[in-house]
Amino acid sequence: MLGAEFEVDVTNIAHGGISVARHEGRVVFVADAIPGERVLVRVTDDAKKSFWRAETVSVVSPSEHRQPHVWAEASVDRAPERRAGGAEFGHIAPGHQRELKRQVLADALQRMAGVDSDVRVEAIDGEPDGTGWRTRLRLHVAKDGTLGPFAARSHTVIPVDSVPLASPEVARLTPLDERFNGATHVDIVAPSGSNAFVLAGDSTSKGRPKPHRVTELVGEREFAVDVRGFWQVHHGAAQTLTSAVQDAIDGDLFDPRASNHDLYGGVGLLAAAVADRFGPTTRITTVESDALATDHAASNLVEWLGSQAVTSRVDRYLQGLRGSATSWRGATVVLDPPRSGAGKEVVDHLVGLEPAQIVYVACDPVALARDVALLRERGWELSRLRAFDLFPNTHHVEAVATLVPAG
Ligand SMILES: C[S@@+](CC[C@H](N)C(=O)[O-])C[C@H]1O[C@@H](n2cnc3c(N)ncnc32)[C@H](O)[C@@H]1O
Repeated sequence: MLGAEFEVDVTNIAHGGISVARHEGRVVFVADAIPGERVLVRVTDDAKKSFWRAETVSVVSPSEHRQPHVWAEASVDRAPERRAGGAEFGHIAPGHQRELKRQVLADALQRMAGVDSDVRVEAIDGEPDGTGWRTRLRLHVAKDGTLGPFAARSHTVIPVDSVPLASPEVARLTPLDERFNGATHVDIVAPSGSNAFVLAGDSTSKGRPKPHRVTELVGEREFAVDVRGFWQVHHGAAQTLTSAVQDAIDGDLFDPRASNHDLYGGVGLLAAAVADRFGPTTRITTVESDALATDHAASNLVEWLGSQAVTSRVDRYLQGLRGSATSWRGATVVLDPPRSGAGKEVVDHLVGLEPAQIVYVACDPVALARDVALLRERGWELSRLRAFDLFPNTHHVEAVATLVPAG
């Protein structure tokens, strides 16, 4: 059926920004559509018996929420293989993008963790059309040395004239007219507290590139971070998550002298949020696998005498505490894992340490739901949940959840 074309009615949204339809009883995952539409699709993957994947070739009857794509080069008017990737919700009105993200999050929590939630996805400060927010942008290099994004679901570099999701400074510096022969990708990074950089990368070169420290500002506070290291991409994200994590902590359960932790701590953004709320005597330890990020965390947190920054994988760190007399009773744990989530081993160790509360910052709704399910099976419950649109015009959504022992 590869390449076959037919019309379908799109009924739902699925994780990953793909819509769901049915054709002769079989589930078809459709890109670039909106639930409620009738679209003409072309099958791109028929390898599985239970479902196919397809692309929208044209829209037969559009949703009231369809808008001209914010990035002309990603529009459904182009042939599917010529559409720029990375803005897969750009054809949907911003308020409805957030509604679809809400549905994916609420559905994952209901289905996987048995939790009903009335969560909504909150817009954050920025352009109303969801453009102009990326302070970090990676483009890829084609065989002829030109730059562009990959097409959706492929490694074909698409030449573009604009990068509308980029912040104005990143967009101004993006060298779309230059050639980068020999490089595989180019990163454009515009930190809020230091000069911007254009960094050509070559995945074949050996070893780590030389470290280079830049400064990010969150309110009055400065954070040192490596130019290639992890930092939230939306210009308003670090402040949004700082406030959200501060609000998510139940103050009655917080003990500044307990063994508080910021796991997957990066350069200490969320440890600083905790310490800023609870004051100079707060004890808090960040745990992060990247040694350079840990060095930056140590300097970013230097004013809090009770802070420590440890380089370790979180699973190994928690494993190392097993059998020791260490207690996390009364502790607050901030958990901000990568997209894959924390997983069973980390959840088991954490629960065994008996902290007072966990504030879980999640960039993947399904991984969050999986971990919430594990915690619920072990006697914990979800007590608060907020979600934020930190990635407008994409399918991504960030959630901040508080979990406490039940009863
Ligand atoms: C989503 S980021 C969060 C960073 C930080 N909380 C922030 O908001 O800036 C996840 C961090 O976890 C780190 N990481 C990934 N896997 C890890 C692991 N198994 N153990 C410890 N850190 C890990 C990454 O290097 C990254 O800094």
